[in-house]
Amino acid sequence: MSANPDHPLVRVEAVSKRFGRRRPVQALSSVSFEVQQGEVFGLIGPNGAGKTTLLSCLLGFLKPDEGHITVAGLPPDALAVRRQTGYLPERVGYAPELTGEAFLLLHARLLGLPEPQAKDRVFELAQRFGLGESDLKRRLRTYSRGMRQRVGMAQALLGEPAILFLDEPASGMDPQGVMLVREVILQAKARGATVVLNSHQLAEVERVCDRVAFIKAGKLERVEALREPEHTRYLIKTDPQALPAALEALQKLGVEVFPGRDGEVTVRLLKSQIPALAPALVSAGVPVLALQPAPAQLEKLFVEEA
Ligand SMILES: Nc1ncnc2c1ncn2[C@@H]1O[C@H](COP(=O)(O)OP(=O)(O)OP(=O)(O)O)[C@@H](O)[C@H]1O
Repeated sequence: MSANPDHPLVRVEAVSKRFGRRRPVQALSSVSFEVQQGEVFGLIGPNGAGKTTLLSCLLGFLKPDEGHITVAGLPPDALAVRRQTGYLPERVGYAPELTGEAFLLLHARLLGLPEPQAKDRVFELAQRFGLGESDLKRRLRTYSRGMRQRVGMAQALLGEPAILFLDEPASGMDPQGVMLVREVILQAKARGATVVLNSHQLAEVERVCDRVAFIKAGKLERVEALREPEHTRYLIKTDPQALPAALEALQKLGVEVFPGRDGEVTVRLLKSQIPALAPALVSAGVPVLALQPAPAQLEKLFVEEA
């Protein structure tokens, strides 16, 4: 699979999907978006919104009723795409009688890894996900939920995939596991991989995703950039009486201003403007009570859109 850096890696065009005949459920309605190579792209939205259905279409497990999906210009179920794809399903329901080791080795062999390398890779990844040798000797049916997620993540990463689809990767994991998932996603991005992440853990989505798509009742409501190459957001807190002076100073500085409550203002500005922010406020006589990078406020977006 050779991705062209000038073209989106994943292209979704007007995809619709229904389930059932007598009382059909419209799981996706004309969804269109693109994911760029090297991006971490999040899917968020309420339960039953259609996120897992969309992932299944992106993976080629389900065929859209209408519309079109390509990955690196190919159909999602093309062998060349599959070879480069890692996938963690929402419910990890692997062959329960296999031991963790046998399961991971099976997948390493399916990937075509030669024998000594396959074993090394399995042990390296198991260790990375906190599964010791005694865990690997146990059957998967005896694994806890978090352990199943961990073995699932190890499996998804076996082939160093160029594109990773993760459906609720941190669900059921302890805080260390959550941090590990975050690290793994950011490392995948650092080596140039593309990640599509479906998650309800908005704080994690905010931390790792470059953009998020908000899906509701099968429709793509909006796509929000969480990281922009040249811009950033800051939250300023001042005395409520000083707010008009603060707004005037910020407008003079030429930044985008979003007034909040209780003397709070969020600004969107060029990163190069950051050093000028505090001096502009102080020289206008505005008491600066707080000045800090502003979170993307996905929770607020979620509540507004849901
Ligand atoms: N195989 C199926 N047969 C019938 N209906 C289905 C099937 N799979 C999903 N649906 C329905 O399609 C809609 C979208 O479901 P989907 O699992 O994609 O949502 P989701 O956004 O992933 O939800 P959650 O956040 O709860 O995991 C729901 O109404 C669901 O009941």
